[in-house]
Amino acid sequence: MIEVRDLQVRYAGRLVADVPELDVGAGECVAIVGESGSGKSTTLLSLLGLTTDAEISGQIMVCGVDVLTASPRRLRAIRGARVALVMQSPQAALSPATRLGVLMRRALKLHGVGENRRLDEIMTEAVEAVMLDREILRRYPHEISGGQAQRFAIALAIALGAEVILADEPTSALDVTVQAEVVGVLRRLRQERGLALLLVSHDLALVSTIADRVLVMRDGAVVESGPAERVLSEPSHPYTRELLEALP
Ligand SMILES: Nc1ncnc2c1ncn2[C@@H]1O[C@H](COP(=O)(O)OP(=O)(O)OP(=O)(O)O)[C@@H](O)[C@H]1O
Repeated sequence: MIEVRDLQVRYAGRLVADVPELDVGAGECVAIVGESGSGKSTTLLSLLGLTTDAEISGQIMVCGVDVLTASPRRLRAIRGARVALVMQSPQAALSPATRLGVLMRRALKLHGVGENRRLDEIMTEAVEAVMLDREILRRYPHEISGGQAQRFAIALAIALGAEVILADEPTSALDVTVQAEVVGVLRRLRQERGLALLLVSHDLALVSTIADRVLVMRDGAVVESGPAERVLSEPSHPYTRELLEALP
């Protein structure tokens, strides 16, 4: 679903992300870890051509689309519908005076999902898949918690039929119990729907519970990558060991 080769992203000539290889297949979860400023978000955003003012080179294939050469129309067709981005504070992206149900219905119509009579069913199913009560569709964004907003963002992705979820620190604003819930939802979606998941996180404890493979980034470079179990139990790079030692 995602194939990246020799990706280099520069801002004003400064190399901020250098990723030789990154692959995520259907049903797989890959995590990019590293401290703040290491280039994780830049890498994630570049996969949808969402970096502004960046010079990008290399090859990025997402759902069969060559992101760096695709027309804006081709890119719009994968953004949102096939590839969903779940950010740290989804509440900020929700229009404050619009009920969540109205918002979801609009997004579905915009992407041509379902016929009118089936929309309610699709919406309810998606919301219930992330263990939210369907009643949430009547609420306004300020009436829901951070954890519910995260799960709503995932529900929106499911309703749109996303095949890939790009998640940037998807649980960092949440307390531990809610974090576990969101991770549980993502794990189930991988298994049940073959969803490909690329996760950016500085939380190694979280990553160890969900990722198949891990890329460790530092100052824009990938210093280590491999199966999550190996990287997290026998790190070969001193920086990865430092990150692990910093765990509470
Ligand atoms: N739009 C931009 N213009 C210029 N520099 C940027 C821009 N976006 C990010 N950078 C720089 O690129 C580097 C990598 O940032 P990035 O946000 O990718 O790191 P990160 O690992 O995701 O960090 P965090 O965990 O804090 O989000 C940083 O030095 C940042 O200042």
